[in-house]
Amino acid sequence: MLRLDDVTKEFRIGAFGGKTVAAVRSVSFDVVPGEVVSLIGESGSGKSTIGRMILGLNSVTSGAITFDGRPVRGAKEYYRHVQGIFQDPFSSFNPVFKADRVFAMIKQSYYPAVPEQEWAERVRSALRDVRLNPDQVLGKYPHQLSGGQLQRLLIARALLLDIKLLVADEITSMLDASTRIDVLNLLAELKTRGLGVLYITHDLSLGNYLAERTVVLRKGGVVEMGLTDKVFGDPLHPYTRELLSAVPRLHEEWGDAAAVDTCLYHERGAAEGLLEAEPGHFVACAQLESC
Ligand SMILES: Nc1ncnc2c1ncn2[C@@H]1O[C@H](COP(=O)(O)OP(=O)(O)OP(=O)(O)O)[C@@H](O)[C@H]1O
Repeated sequence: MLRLDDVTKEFRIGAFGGKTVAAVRSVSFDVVPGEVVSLIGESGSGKSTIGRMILGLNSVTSGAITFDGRPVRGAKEYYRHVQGIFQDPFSSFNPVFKADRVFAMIKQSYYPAVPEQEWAERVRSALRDVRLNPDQVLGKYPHQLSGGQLQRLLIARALLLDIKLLVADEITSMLDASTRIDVLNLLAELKTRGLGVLYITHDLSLGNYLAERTVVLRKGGVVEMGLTDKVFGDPLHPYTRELLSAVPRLHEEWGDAAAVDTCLYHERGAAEGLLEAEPGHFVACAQLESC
């Protein structure tokens, strides 16, 4: 369904854009229907940039992102199948309009011919799907709803489209613990209906909770990826091990603690790219600076 092949993103920085920073470096992975893939890494590791490229909000410097075999284009038809939800649900709503205006905009863009009565029933049904009581949320302004209710409204909006892939970027980080679990359970339920989810998080425990596969990013590059059980149960890269043992420090800047002098996988081919150390479990060379 979604494929990233050798994707790199460089941003121009500096007063005249004369310098570049590589936010994402040669990243390849895929997401298939009915699967949650979690993208984890510390702050600044490139997670959101990957999400934004998939959503067509940032261009790709080199490599390719394809959806159902076709290059990603930020076009209306693409957004029928691929939607993004972000950390701060309040920023997705215009405070001067009632929150359900997001549904009116979907109707206007994608279903102008659907009669009002039928549309209203579809909206109510989508709201019930995300466990919201339509009578309690329709007609309200964003400030009259909680963060959890607004995140669910956004998921309901996505469900009204023919959505196949949801890019969920830190969507639970502003929610309290019990609402967070509710939203995660909702995503788990949606994946059983065939939805693919790219779950971007710096919270390892949440990624572990939901995802079949996990991709670990460091400084824009994948250092390890594979089945979540393998990555969490038998982490091969020192950086992954450091992440797993240092959860409270995840918001720190990039560190060099993971760089090591010798790497078990260097001679086995990891120096040339990700090495499949065991079936479905890939690791990068840990001598990062020298590889
Ligand atoms: N528009 C931009 N211009 C220049 N640099 C950028 C831009 N967007 C992101 N970056 C840089 O790219 C790197 C990756 O940023 P990104 O937001 O993707 O990281 P992240 O892993 O999502 O971090 P966080 O968890 O804090 O959101 C960072 O060094 C960031 O400063």
